[in-house]
Amino acid sequence: MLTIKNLTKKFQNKTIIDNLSLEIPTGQLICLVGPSGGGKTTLLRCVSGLETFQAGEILLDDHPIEMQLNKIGVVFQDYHLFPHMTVLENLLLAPKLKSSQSETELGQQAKQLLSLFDLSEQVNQYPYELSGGQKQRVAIARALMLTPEVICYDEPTSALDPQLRDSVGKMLLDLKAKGITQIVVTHDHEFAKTIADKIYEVNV
Ligand SMILES: Nc1ncnc2c1ncn2[C@@H]1O[C@H](COP(=O)(O)OP(=O)(O)OP(=O)(O)O)[C@@H](O)[C@H]1O
Repeated sequence: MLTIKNLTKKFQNKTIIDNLSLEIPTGQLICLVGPSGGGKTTLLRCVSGLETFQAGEILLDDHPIEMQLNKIGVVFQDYHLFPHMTVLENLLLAPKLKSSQSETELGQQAKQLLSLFDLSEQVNQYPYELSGGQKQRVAIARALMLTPEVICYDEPTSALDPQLRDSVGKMLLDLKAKGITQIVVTHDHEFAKTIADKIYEVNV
């Protein structure tokens, strides 16, 4: 269970998140929708440890998230792929630093994931050579390399056409079936309706 308790986040003196409480059972997929500037990205950044906050707590299975950031994966809106690295190198960078697995094992795991995401032909390509949908899938595969229990996505479909949007939706539902907890920020209500266990409207 991911528990957000009385969370308050301010930038300077402006309150962006005001005493928010939310419980997300393990394996649920929730969507955050709402107006621009409502604080959706800020909430994702708090959950993934990229922002500190003024009050409240975020717990994963009753323990502070700060101690378990290795269990949280993030897929950023503009993918944040490393431009000077191939697809395979993008997948391997973080696990090489963090994982106890050998480089050969990690390489095999990465290639398996890329094949699952229909990216076998892109293994040695650079991000600039990929389409938006391919970059999105690489970003998700990269997050999965660290076997996260929770994945946060910021606008995962904003750069995608309807067909690719559906395929990302299917991918997220497959991960849900594997028991991964997912938080998806989206402007797309229709997309949210097709994938979410619950939709939360974030107000300004
Ligand atoms: N680092 C920062 N310093 C100061 N203010 C910030 C910072 N990051 C975000 N904000 C402000 O916090 C508010 C919420 O921003 P946030 O990006 O979380 O909203 P959002 O709901 O994700 O918006 P969008 O849907 O447009 O992405 C905005 O008013 C934004 O200007």
